[in-house]
Amino acid sequence: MSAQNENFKVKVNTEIGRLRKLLIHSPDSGLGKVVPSKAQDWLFEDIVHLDTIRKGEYDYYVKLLMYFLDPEKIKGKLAHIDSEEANRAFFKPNDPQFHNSQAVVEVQNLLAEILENESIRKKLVAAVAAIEGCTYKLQLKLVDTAPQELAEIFISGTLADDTMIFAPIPNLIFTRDVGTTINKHILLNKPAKKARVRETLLMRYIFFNHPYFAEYQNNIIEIPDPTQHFLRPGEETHYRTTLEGGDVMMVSPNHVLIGCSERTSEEGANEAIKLLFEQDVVEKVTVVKIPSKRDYMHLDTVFTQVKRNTWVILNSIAHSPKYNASEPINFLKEPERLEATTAIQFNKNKPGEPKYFEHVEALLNDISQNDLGCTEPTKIIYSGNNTFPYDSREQWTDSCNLLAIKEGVVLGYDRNDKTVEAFEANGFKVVKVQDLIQDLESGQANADTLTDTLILMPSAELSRARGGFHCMSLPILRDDLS
Ligand SMILES: NC(=[NH2+])NCCC[C@H](N)C(=O)O
Repeated sequence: MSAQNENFKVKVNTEIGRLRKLLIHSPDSGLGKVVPSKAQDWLFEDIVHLDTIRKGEYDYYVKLLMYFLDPEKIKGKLAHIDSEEANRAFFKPNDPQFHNSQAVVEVQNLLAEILENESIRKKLVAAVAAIEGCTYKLQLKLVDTAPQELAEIFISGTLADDTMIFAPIPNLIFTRDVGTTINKHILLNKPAKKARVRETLLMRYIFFNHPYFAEYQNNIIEIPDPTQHFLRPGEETHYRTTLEGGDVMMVSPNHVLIGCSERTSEEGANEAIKLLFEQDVVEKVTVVKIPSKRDYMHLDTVFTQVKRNTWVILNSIAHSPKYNASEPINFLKEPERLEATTAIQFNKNKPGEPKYFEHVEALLNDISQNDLGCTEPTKIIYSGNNTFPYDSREQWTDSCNLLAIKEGVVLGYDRNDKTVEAFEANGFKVVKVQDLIQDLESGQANADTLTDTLILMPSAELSRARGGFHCMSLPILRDDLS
């Protein structure tokens, strides 16, 4: 094992412990190839402007992550990194000046590194060629392509001369969805959407072949299809075993949440629970069943954790429709199946005796108070400050999809004004990332001492891709909560 791998630890046991290492993927040229007629198939709400999404938005994310996770790479160098002559080299995976951080880890570079090995390169080229229906001649050509270039081709779908050979995978920026770190294990996803299949294949090869994860080979959990799957007639979509990372939350060392949603099926949750219990990864798994619709897509689009005792959530998900209901109609009609939300907890030591929570807020309260031992009451911040129609408008643009970089310090979009007001009302400071970065550079702000802050990130283009910073992060290492 090389010295570099000795330092590469994998461990995440909460959603909010100080973030030390994560996998990200910066918007690649494939995002600039999304055409309107394909946007929906590729799970984008609209086409995006590549230059703006990079320079005006995502680059700030990378810089902020650096100040918190790998300050040596950036502190004192910001003026140069941002200068015209640097030409964004710090942010370009194939550039010799690329940051190459081992804390803020770019997936494209891990891919390039495993492709150095000829046997892995041949296998992965064959696998990609098979799922993308490439010709045999193209397959041979790809095997002979230099690793860095090949990694870029696999992700963007485009050769160096700009010929498109297969579709891009623009959703790879949402690294959260390809897998989840649960304690020292990594649960790989099983995507529901065709547009996300190649991402999964590439990540599977990375986890199983990159020296970073060499120590953890036995801790990688993959979800198989049950035998019945192959025997069902026709194009059966109902019983598919699917699970995407946005539906998995590691809320306390012994407890994982799995959302059943548009993307994660009951069958997927079932297989995951069995594996997590069999392999002694956790003792409790709570399944939160949310409406299966595009607006919500994953569990982390309707709530995320901010602090031990603080969560941000969409109110219509938080409670059963009858809770606080003021009008007779709420009692007269059964909630539509699509709108119903339930939370069911499975305990490894009490098989066959699941515990039912009255509503999601009761579950969150239980996690804060009992799993995490809060001494203060649980606080719930609502999307859009719980005011119609801002609640659902802001949820759509990821008001509930925040990334905690440390407890109480979260990243969210700058466009969700009412949610921002709700954070302020709950005692949070609100800062623009542009200002914070200046202060971190000048020393006026310090990543170690920052508390209770919502960091506002520019979002005009990013939000069209329908994911926030929770989705754009795959935490690999977080500190334990003290
Ligand atoms: N964890 C998440 N909420 N991810 C958001 C993914 C968004 C992406 N466009 C998709 O539909 O797949």
